[in-house]
Amino acid sequence: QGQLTRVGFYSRTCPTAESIVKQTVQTHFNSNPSVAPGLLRMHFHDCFVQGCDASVLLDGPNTEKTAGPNLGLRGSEVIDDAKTKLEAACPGVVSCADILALAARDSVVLTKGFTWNVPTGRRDGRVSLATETTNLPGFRDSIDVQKAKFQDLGLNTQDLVTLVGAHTIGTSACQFFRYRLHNFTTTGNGADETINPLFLDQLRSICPENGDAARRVDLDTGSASRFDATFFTNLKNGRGILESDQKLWTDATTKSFVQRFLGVRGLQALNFNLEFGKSMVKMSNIGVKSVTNGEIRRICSAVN
Ligand code: HEM
Ligand SMILES: [Ca+2]
Ligand SMILES: [Ca+2]
Repeated sequence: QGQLTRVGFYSRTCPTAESIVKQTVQTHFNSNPSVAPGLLRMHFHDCFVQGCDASVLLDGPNTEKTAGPNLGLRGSEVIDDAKTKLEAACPGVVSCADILALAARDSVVLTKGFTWNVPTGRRDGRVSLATETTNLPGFRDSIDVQKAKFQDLGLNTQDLVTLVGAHTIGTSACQFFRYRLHNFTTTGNGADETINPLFLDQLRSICPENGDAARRVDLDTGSASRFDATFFTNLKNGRGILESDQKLWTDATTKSFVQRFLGVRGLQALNFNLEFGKSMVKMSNIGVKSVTNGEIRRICSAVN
């Protein structure tokens, strides 16, 4: 498949496209910083189902939006706002899929990560099926399953570890990890043994067995609003929130990448923020649609 995207795709047709997206994300971020993790996650959920084509933004019965893993997505109002401004500036030119890819990058920059150039030129898809969200990795998936789901889309083990590092920002509801805290085993303290004991006490008090399942906890304790490598330090210390996150430290193949991000002696160091941009460019080129199977939507929540 020839490359359909390139950096600066809109430089002639809509020179202000990237700055309009950036400005819009910034404005929303200023009043609600949780849009940054929200937009980053939304782009990931878009790319893994039908490619990066804004299928995740379509409204309607049985669309991707209605499926379990997508119920908690946040930030579509930012995309809609940017789209309205872009339609005023350059009608019919900028795809919703590109707005989402740019907004994900801008979100990383707003949380003090490194920037990268986002190739653009994606077109918007016309298909969105709740049933296809099984492509998305689950928080209880084994490392082998996680690897397979990434591999199917052309992403290797390094990309997996790097991209999951997105959990350096944002939060999770208790419902996605509370089972690790109570009655996980019938022996010992009943919790997932990979959890640091002091951390376990803290998590149990925030997410008690019959407490509020919607209560939110930082995925990167102590650094949930900063795009840095401390998420990996937390994994090393048994302070991962999701079972899938903590498993990156249990499995030998993924652990070595975590160690390289931490600069462990004897291993070739990797800079998390630098690698993140590279893996994002790979992810955001998954299944890009062409003129024959994609369109430029007029509004992001519906096909033309
Ligand atoms: C094995 C792969 C992954 C699994 C199982 C997973 C699972 C989850 C879960 C269960 C949550 C909490 C959702 C909620 O409470 O609403 C979450 C949050 C998040 N995920 Fe992932 N994720 C994975 C990979 C990724 C990737 C590759 C990215 C982006 C490149 C990403 C970005 C995020 C972000 C930024 C949040 C915080 C969302 C917020 O605060 O609104 N995740 N993830
Ligand atoms: Ca998609
Ligand atoms: Ca962080």
